[in-house]
Amino acid sequence: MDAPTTASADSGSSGGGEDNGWFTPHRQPEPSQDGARETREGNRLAGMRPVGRPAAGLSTTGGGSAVEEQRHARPAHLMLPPGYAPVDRPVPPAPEASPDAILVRRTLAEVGPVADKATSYFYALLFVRHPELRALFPAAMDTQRDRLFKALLTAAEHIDDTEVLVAYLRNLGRGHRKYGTRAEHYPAVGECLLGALSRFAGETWDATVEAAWVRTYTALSQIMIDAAAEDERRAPAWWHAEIVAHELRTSDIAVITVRPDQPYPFLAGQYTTLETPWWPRVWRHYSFASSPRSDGLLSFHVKAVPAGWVSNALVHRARRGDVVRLGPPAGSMTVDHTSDSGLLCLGGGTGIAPIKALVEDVAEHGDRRRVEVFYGARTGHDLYDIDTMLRMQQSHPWLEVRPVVDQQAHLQLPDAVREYGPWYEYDAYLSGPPGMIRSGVDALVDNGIPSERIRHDAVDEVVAAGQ
Ligand SMILES: NC(=O)C1=CN([C@@H]2O[C@H](COP(=O)(O)OP(=O)(O)OC[C@H]3O[C@@H](n4cnc5c(N)ncnc54)[C@H](O)[C@@H]3O)[C@@H](O)[C@H]2O)C=CC1
Repeated sequence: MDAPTTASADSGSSGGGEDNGWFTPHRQPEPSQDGARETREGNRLAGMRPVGRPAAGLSTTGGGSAVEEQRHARPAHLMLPPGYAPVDRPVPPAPEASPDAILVRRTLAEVGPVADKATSYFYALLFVRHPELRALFPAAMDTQRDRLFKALLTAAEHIDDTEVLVAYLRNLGRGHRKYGTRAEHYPAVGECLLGALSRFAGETWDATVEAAWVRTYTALSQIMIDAAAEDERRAPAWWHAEIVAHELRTSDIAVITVRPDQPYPFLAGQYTTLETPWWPRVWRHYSFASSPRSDGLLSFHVKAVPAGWVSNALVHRARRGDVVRLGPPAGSMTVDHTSDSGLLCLGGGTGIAPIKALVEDVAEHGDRRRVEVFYGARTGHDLYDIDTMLRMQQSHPWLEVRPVVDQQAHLQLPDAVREYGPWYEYDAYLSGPPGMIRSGVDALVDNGIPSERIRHDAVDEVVAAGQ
């Protein structure tokens, strides 16, 4: 996931509107009463619908912004791979889209084919108009460019689904603290974003569309600003963490243990973002490979992938004593301890890391729930953590670990899982490469697990983790 997803703002020259102009944060952060907050945000988003008069015209010469960290466009347990729809379940009718949502989506559809040009233009505009914001972004912007448009698409996709959208944006706002994003940056980003969109949206861009974008961006950015402000009262923007152990398990996989400089609360199954000293402002996702430990140490499984700056640095360059930075924990692939259903876990490659944490979590809760782990790898050599998993199996009679080696089994992990079961009494957890998650979800739904009981991280985050 990563790359600054900053939204900056400045009430552009043509920005009209009331108060200090569109995009300008207009309220103090709200109190942290979750229920009340969600309701207010719901109301605010509802207010993005055709209420009120259109905002005054925006500058159409601005640039774009960065809205990043797709993280959780929706809770992981509800998240299905893009384009996925179970064929044998009735699909509920889509709620009617609001007028603003229709216009916003129309712009994105128009800009989609030239998204790379639009995002390049956006950043150029942003850095020319607001050079002080350049320092929030990594030196190389390649990955960053994609993230902006993906984040916009994610927000647009869920624009009428208040619960999902608010959760996504709050997470995004919190995650932006580590980039140094501040409330006053959002208007600048908004102005440049509209400048880029207006330039590339062709003839579909007019005053009505612009007003819809202003309302939408203002509401969305306010949610991010509020979430960041609220988070600031209870957690640092980032943690420094010293590497205290670095174990090369294969020629390209390392197990790295770090000691954060302050307590780092998280749940088994979650992940964090990590920045190395060698690639400043380039952040990558890694799952916690253990449940929370009494000594406060955290561990990660890192595979060096071709052209993966961060992963190569972590595997081949990092040593004990090096200090990395961690963002806040995120992700909802966590165990529901109120349930006594069995857990069916699929871990592909280094995707076994959070699965191991989940097993530890079940053990620590003293549950006696069945836990079935399918651990897939291309070769026997790639099963770098099998000894740990088998040791856990020996200690826990409720745990079954089944290694699946592609080369030996002549099939991949999801197909192996189809051969067992039935699984309809299990909750499922998947972690691994995007292709494994997609076909794994298909296999499990075919096997009788309702999709709402299947949890995994967002596929695009998994892609980012592998960089
Ligand atoms: N390091 C971490 O903390 C985490 C990593 N991940 C992701 O897990 C992945 C791990 O990569 P590698 O270790 O190279 O795994 P890999 O590419 O070697 O795949 C592992 C196994 O997954 C199955 N698989 C792979 N592609 C498949 C497909 N298209 N269809 C069906 N099954 C498939 C196969 O059984 C394969 O042996 C990366 O994408 C990484 O981003 C996910 C969560 C946490």
